[in-house]
Amino acid sequence: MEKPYVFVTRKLPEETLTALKQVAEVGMWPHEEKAVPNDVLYAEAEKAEGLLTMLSDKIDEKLLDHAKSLKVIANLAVGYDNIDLEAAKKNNITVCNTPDVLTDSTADLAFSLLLAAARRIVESANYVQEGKWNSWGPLLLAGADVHHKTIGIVGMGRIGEAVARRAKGFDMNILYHNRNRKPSTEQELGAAYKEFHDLLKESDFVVCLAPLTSETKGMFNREAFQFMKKSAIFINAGRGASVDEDALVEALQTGEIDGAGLDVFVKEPIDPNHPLLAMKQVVALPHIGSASVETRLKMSELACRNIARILEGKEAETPVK
Ligand SMILES: NC(=O)C1=CN([C@@H]2O[C@H](COP(=O)(O)OP(=O)(O)OC[C@H]3O[C@@H](n4cnc5c(N)ncnc54)[C@H](O)[C@@H]3O)[C@@H](O)[C@H]2O)C=CC1
Ligand SMILES: O=CC(=O)O
Repeated sequence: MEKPYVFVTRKLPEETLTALKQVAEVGMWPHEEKAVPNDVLYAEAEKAEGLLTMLSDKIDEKLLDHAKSLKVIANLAVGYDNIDLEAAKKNNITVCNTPDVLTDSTADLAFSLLLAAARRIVESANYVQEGKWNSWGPLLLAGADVHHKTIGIVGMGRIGEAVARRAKGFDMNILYHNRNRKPSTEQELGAAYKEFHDLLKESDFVVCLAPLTSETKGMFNREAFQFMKKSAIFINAGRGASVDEDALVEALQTGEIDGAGLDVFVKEPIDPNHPLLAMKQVVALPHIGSASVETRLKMSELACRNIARILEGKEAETPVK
């Protein structure tokens, strides 16, 4: 019997495709750092029963209506704001993501960003590399302490909690804001629930780890930055569009807040001439939250298993509910 066809929209390590290849004929876009063009995606989706997609692929209603044989989409990410879930449901397509396997790696990165922004790590490394280091100085490149400060986590889910565990190791006072209160997390981590504006007022570090939804879109706006301390450092490892970037630029320029560590942006890749990139008090990364080799391999394997299971008529391991 002919195997169903699955299209993978970016080059993935061959060894992670084994489970999938047992049940499907696999086609793959052969580039790692170049997105599949829309016409190719449409042509492949039309004949595919499964799609393994990247967070940078826009999987909208038009594409899903066109992909008549499609049964399953596995996104290589925990976030799935790039996929029209309503349209997938209408077309009886199961959508899967990659939760859990990336939680600790993303928390490591979010906390690294916080440390890097607070202690001016990137600026200091550039200073040495550019040959500017003439002498030790008492306040040369002095930053802000992290230990014993207050961290405010917006979006206390899997990754938010993992960041809180790291913050606990730094003796930080932990505040959080979430869609719902989490009494067991409050107990386990000694975290205190706060209304959004109270969290902004009281935190030295505000960390966004919420998903992008109609509620979170633009939630870090001008008013939000005005609520923050002038010494506050804003970290975003969630999604760029949760932030009004013009308001962030203004807040940094006027000293409304002190710094930012950003892994995600409204438009990715960010324009190299974007004003955020010209600011020394901004640490900007190319959306590498989950990018450890070990974790990316696990994400790829999980995505493949999800597709294979659906094509075999089984339940997916991690469907988006
Ligand atoms: N920078 C990167 O490379 C990565 C970014 N992410 C982002 O992190 C997000 C979180 O991932 P997980 O922790 O695994 O998801 P999760 O679903 O476990 O946690 C999200 C939390 O945000 C809360 N939330 C939702 N709407 C909210 C709102 N309006 N206000 C406050 N809290 C709200 C939810 O109640 C939940 O507790 C993903 O959706 C993704 O956008 C995830 C992995 C890597
Ligand atoms: O941004 C990454 C994700 O897994 O979501």
